[in-house]
Amino acid sequence: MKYNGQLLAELEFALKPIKVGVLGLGTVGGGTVNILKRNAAEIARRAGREIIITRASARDLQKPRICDTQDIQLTTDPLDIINDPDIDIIVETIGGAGTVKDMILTAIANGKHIVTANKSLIATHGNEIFAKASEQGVIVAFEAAVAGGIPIIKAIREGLSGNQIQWVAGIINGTGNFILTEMRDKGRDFADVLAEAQALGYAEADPTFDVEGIDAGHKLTILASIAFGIPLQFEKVYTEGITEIARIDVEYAEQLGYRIKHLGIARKTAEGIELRVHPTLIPERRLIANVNGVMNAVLVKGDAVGATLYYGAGAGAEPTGSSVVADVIDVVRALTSDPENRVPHLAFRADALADIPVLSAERIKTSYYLRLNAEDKPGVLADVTKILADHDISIEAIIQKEPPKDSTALPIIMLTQITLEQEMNAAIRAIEALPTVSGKVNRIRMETLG
Ligand SMILES: NC(=O)C1=CN([C@@H]2O[C@H](COP(=O)(O)OP(=O)(O)OC[C@H]3O[C@@H](n4cnc5c(N)ncnc54)[C@H](O)[C@@H]3O)[C@@H](O)[C@H]2O)C=CC1
Ligand SMILES: N[C@@H](CC=O)C(=O)O
Ligand code: NA
Repeated sequence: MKYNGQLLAELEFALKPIKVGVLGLGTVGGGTVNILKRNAAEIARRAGREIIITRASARDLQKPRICDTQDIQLTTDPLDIINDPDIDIIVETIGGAGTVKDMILTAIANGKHIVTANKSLIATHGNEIFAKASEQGVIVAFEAAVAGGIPIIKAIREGLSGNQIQWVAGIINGTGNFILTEMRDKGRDFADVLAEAQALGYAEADPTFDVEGIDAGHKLTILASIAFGIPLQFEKVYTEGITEIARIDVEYAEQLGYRIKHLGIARKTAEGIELRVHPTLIPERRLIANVNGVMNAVLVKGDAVGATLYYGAGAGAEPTGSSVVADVIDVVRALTSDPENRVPHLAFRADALADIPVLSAERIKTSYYLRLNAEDKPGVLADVTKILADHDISIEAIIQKEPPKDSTALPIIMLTQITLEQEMNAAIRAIEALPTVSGKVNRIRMETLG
């Protein structure tokens, strides 16, 4: 039985609009403001409360914006908002893991709920941030941090919570996929496409994060934690970017029935967890091999459900804003629930995270595409295949190509069966040492994703 006073307090709470403060009014912040304003009536019907942005911080108040800030009180100092007792939820869309970390910790200490799009912050400081949030009974929501507009966090954390997740594999960087698609389909230049991705607001403030696989590594870190119930461990992700992908390998892969995509892969094996980000050959018949442009896609394999696929825009103002706003609504819905019984930040209860080892890169098991240049002499191929056999590596297919113009070296392409990375490293070293083989052996990992 509730006291009259308590009932009145609850009623008053239910009538009061929820006040949101946005930190950073760039691509994602601007998209978020636009959605919250445009869809305000429908959002209130969903959340049961009016949700309004009353304050926002921006570095430069004169800068033209993609959103209307007329009825929003602006400041250049995020702390004005973080310390404002009237603000219920902080939306953080500044980015970076430096000063923003302190801002978020202060906001949490002030009892604010946080919605963030910042994967670098969550992947590198999430363990500490979630611990502080739990102490304070506040929520830190981060759907926008992984795969932009795709509700992948919700899908794994809630929709698949009855499963033992076996693996997750995804195209999780929009900028990188946009670059690879434009280069392949239109023969465009890398730098030119990257500049377009930046102009469209897809790229990170430091675009090497996109093209060197760091951003995908941040997102994979988060996916692995919510899939397997392990702490966030970005430093253990093996990372390769897209800058070394050669046009010739894209062509040879296609002749063999494969596409090259930049994937993040988290797989649970009997020995531990593989966490890796790298270019990957995928059979062209797989749906994920046909995900192009800024679109992202994430495959999740559960023991009960089997393989499931989630597809949508991985970057951009409103696709990402869509996830931010959904998180804001989730926070509002959870405000009256018991903090102990909310959906845990990392899907598993904080006191039940597992200490499963993350495997070093040498212990990854996968199959490989290899390309090497050999002299056109008898016995060369036998030398190469002997080295592979000595390392227990079985060959699935070998193809010899015509030497390119102005060269006498024969390109040899090989596909192998599943092998331990350590054995492959040793075999590659031995092949490169053969006097009849010139230059490096180019290796790309392969996945069937079945
Ligand atoms: N752009 C995208 O499609 C996506 C971005 N994200 C993440 O969202 C976050 C924001 O990214 P974008 O919107 O693309 O960046 P952006 O560069 O367009 O916007 C960030 C804004 O924050 C402002 N800012 C910097 N320091 C500030 C300060 N101390 N106080 C107030 N404002 C400050 C900047 O002037 C800028 O306008 C990043 O964490 C990013 O990784 C996540 C998913 C997709
Ligand atoms: N730079 C990122 C933005 C979204 O997370 C990307 O391109 O995917
Ligand atoms: Na998402």
